Amino acid sequence: MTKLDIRDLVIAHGKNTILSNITLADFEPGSVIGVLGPNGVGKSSFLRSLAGLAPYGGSITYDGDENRKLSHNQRARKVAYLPQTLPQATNLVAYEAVISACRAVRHDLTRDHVETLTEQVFDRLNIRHIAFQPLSRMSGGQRQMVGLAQIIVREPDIMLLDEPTSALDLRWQLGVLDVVRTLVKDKQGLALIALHDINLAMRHCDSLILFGEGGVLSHGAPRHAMTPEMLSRAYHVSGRLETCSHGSPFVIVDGLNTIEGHR
Ligand SMILES: Nc1ncnc2c1ncn2[C@@H]1O[C@H](COP(=O)(O)OP(=O)(O)OP(=O)(O)O)[C@@H](O)[C@H]1O
Repeated sequence: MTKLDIRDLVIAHGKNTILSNITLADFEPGSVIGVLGPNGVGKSSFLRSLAGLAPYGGSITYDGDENRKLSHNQRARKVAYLPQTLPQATNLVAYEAVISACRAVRHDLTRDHVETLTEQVFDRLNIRHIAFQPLSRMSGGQRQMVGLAQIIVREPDIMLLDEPTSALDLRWQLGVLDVVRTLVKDKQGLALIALHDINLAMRHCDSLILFGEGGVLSHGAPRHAMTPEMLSRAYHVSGRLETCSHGSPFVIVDGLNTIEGHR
């Protein structure tokens, strides 16, 4: 288990400040956190800063250690980041791509152990049928699954996943979120997942971080974080929060913003 603490975070691209004054702490171990907000608000930049791939002001600590001071290897053992882009369509077969991703980080494991973990990941994600297919001959969704396998096989405490279900159909979206949820619970780790599908997030995340212009609009349980006012402020739409017959909250969007002052 790794503790994540974010204090007074500022993210800028050159002179352009994207996000500021972000303080987020007390993440519940074992929870899946949806990172939401409109296009261009800074979700990817936020995850990239957490992954140590982009500069930031303020502090991000893992178990009290400042992220920017960690070596590549120290960080890679705790945190794994899945970018929005799909893995390259190389001639490597999926099995080798996943083994390589694991070996690049898990220097502590024997080749046999890495192979065992790799096979477990193919089973977990239900993708054994593409294990020996080259990435160059896969669909976008299949490559996205291989990208996820490359993250999961490393057994990180914290997964940072940037739109991991963007290329997947409904069945695979649910499968992936189920696997991530189970792994995070078992390890008492964290997953921060950037998602555009609000209802997928409402249903599968324990809490949401909702970004609006310049910073965090809300953070908390889905039904508290995604109110009509927040929908309006973040996305400039008018919508309602309803409860489905199973008791889960979901959002219905009625149209573009009509709430005065939130345009
Ligand atoms: N390398 C970069 N250099 C300069 N500006 C950048 C760079 N990357 C992103 N930006 C800008 O930073 C802002 C946030 O981008 P980011 O990709 O983090 O948003 P996002 O919320 O993930 O968007 P989306 O939902 O469209 O993926 C945007 O205005 C974007 O133009």
